Amino acid sequence: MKSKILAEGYLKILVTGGAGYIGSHFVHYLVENKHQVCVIDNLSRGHIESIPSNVVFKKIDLLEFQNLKSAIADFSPQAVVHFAAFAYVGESVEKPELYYQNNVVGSYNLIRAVAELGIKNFVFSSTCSIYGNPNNIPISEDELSNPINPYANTKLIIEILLRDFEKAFGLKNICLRYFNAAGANPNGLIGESHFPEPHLIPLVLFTAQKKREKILVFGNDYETQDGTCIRDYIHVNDLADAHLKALQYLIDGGNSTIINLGTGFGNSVLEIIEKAKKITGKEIPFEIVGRREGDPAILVADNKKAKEILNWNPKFGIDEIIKTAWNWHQNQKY
Ligand SMILES: NC(=O)c1ccc[n+]([C@@H]2O[C@H](COP(=O)([O-])OP(=O)(O)OC[C@H]3O[C@@H](n4cnc5c(N)ncnc54)[C@H](O)[C@@H]3O)[C@@H](O)[C@H]2O)c1
Ligand SMILES: O=c1ccn([C@@H]2O[C@H](COP(=O)(O)OP(=O)(O)O[C@H]3O[C@H](CO)[C@H](O)[C@H](O)[C@H]3O)[C@@H](O)[C@H]2O)c(=O)[nH]1
Repeated sequence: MKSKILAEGYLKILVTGGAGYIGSHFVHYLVENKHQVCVIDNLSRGHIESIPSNVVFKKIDLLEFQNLKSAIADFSPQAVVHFAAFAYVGESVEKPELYYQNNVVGSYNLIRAVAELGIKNFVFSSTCSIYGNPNNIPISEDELSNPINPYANTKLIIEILLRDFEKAFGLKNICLRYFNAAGANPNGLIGESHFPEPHLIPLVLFTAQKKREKILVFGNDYETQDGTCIRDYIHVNDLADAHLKALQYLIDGGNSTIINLGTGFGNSVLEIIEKAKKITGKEIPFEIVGRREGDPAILVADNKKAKEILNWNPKFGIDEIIKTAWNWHQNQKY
């Protein structure tokens, strides 16, 4: 059966956090696929230049309920994709109030506005951090939710909120629990740009560029092959594709659900450094230091559900992730 999205040609989609790293890749993907987009972002952590010039942009904070609701009503979207959040684990431990305010209150405002306006389809950026220190690897959606930091707690609260709003208002939703987003658009126009940057792959590439003296490896005494943590790095364009497929699934009548997004393969910190050395041809000095608090040893996705339900298959492997990120970082001025 032909999907309703394809049959009708395009969708009107409202994207929160569309000036951020993952959100902007999704927005570019939507525009490439001829969908009509409105971005809402307060630019607290995003970049206006990451938004394509032909999309509607509204600089609004999710905490301003009335402005938010009127902007959504003006655009009148068929679906909302919600990326906007603060997403630094360390910061959330130091400033939980900031995270509950921005992530929980902001998302509550958005979900309430969407429900009141009668919009029925919602896709939410959740995280594999919700599993905390999981008992089973690879991690399926049946794994116990056991978050171990305020950031992940806020994401679980929003998932629960969505469940309740579906019951009361019929707001169908998919919570996508991403593993480690990485890489950049192969067109070289957008990439990962966080200030400060906490993520491993950009920091490794900064080291290759001599913008940092060395990369600190947080612990080599984990129960893994080389003692360093293993993560499932998923290309940001594969995430974009999964979001569009999730919307398609909801609009075609699919039920609300939770879906992991990862490749199903893991790489250790030392493997990432080694691969980056080969790809960049540069020296990447590193130093082993103590563990970072709250880091689980291994996080690798069981992605069967995404494959079955969304008919999604990640196309980029770890080499393409590092290559596209390197391509982007080499063209940045900072
Ligand atoms: N980066 C990852 O590896 C990863 C993994 C799992 C989940 N996630 C989730 O994916 C989403 C996007 O992550 P990212 O790495 O692109 O983050 P990002 O910081 O690059 O983008 C977030 C965007 O949201 C905007 N924003 C934040 N609070 C806002 C508010 N109150 N009102 C309006 N706009 C606001 C920021 O300005 C920014 O443009 C987040 O929800 C994050 O929790 C990220
Ligand atoms: O300078 C660094 C930075 C990171 N690491 C290690 O590299 C791995 C990846 O760390 P990142 O900070 O890049 O990513 P996280 O796994 O901590 O977290 C990311 O992915 C999570 C899901 O796995 C959450 O969603 C979170 O929002 C997002 O930042 C970890 O083992 C970390 O200990 C280092 O050794 N040195």
